Amino acid sequence: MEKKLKGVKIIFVVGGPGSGKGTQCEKIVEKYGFTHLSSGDLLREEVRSGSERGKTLSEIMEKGELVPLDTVLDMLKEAILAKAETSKGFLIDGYPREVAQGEAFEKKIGSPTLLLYIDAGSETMVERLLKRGETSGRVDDNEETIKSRLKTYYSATEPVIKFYEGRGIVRRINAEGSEMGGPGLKSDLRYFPAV
Ligand SMILES: Nc1nc2c(ncn2[C@@H]2O[C@H](COP(=O)(O)OP(=O)(O)OP(=O)(O)O)[C@@H](O)[C@H]2O)c(=O)[nH]1
Ligand SMILES: O=c1ccn([C@@H]2O[C@H](COP(=O)(O)OP(=O)(O)O)[C@@H](O)[C@H]2O)c(=O)[nH]1
Ligand SMILES: [Mg+2]
Repeated sequence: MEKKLKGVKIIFVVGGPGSGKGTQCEKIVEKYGFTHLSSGDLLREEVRSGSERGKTLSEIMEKGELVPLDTVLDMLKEAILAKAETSKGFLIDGYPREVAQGEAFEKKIGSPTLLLYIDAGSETMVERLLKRGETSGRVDDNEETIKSRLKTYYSATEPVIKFYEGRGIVRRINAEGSEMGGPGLKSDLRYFPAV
């Protein structure tokens, strides 16, 4: 555990592709001023930089598979430490993608106080991603990659939720329906006592 991070909240935000993790994180940032770090966005930045490493990453992401554990962890750690002294807390969006990633994060960085599980059905997720794909320009917002991302999600990422349920820190957000989520904002952390 990093000393700098003592007392800083770490919240994992986990859910399937297109479930609305990024959307909910933005709302939480507006209200609570936490720092939003999306592992996918960090990887896409590396791809945009045109580096050799970025090229390899892009190929993996286009297949909907997971990039090596250490790559994402190093990027996240760097981004977290850069803001550790000024941040109230971190929303780690799209991470961990597999139980081993969670364990490695805790060993090298710190433990989460909460895991927000953004829960939407596969039909909803596919529909949202195809819609987003009309304008996003993301290489992985196409039918074939979406199928593969869903497969990766159900086999590798769902066990992460089970793992942290065992610790009692999982809060599920029903991500079907509108972005605001009807009565009581979905992103209202008052509903999540650990925060
Ligand atoms: N109707 C509805 N649409 C939503 C909701 N949340 C997100 N969306 C839409 O669904 C699409 C995907 O949302 P994102 O927030 O990008 O999803 P994500 O989980 O971050 O997806 P990845 O970036 O692929 O990990 C976007 O086009 C959003 O506008 C919601 O609660 N209701
Ligand atoms: O910790 C991570 C985060 C992302 N990715 C890769 O980046 C892609 C896009 O991730 P993002 O979270 O943006 O989107 P999602 O797959 O949740 O729709 C994934 O399909 C993976 O290939 C990864 O391998 N490890
Ligand atoms: Mg996202």
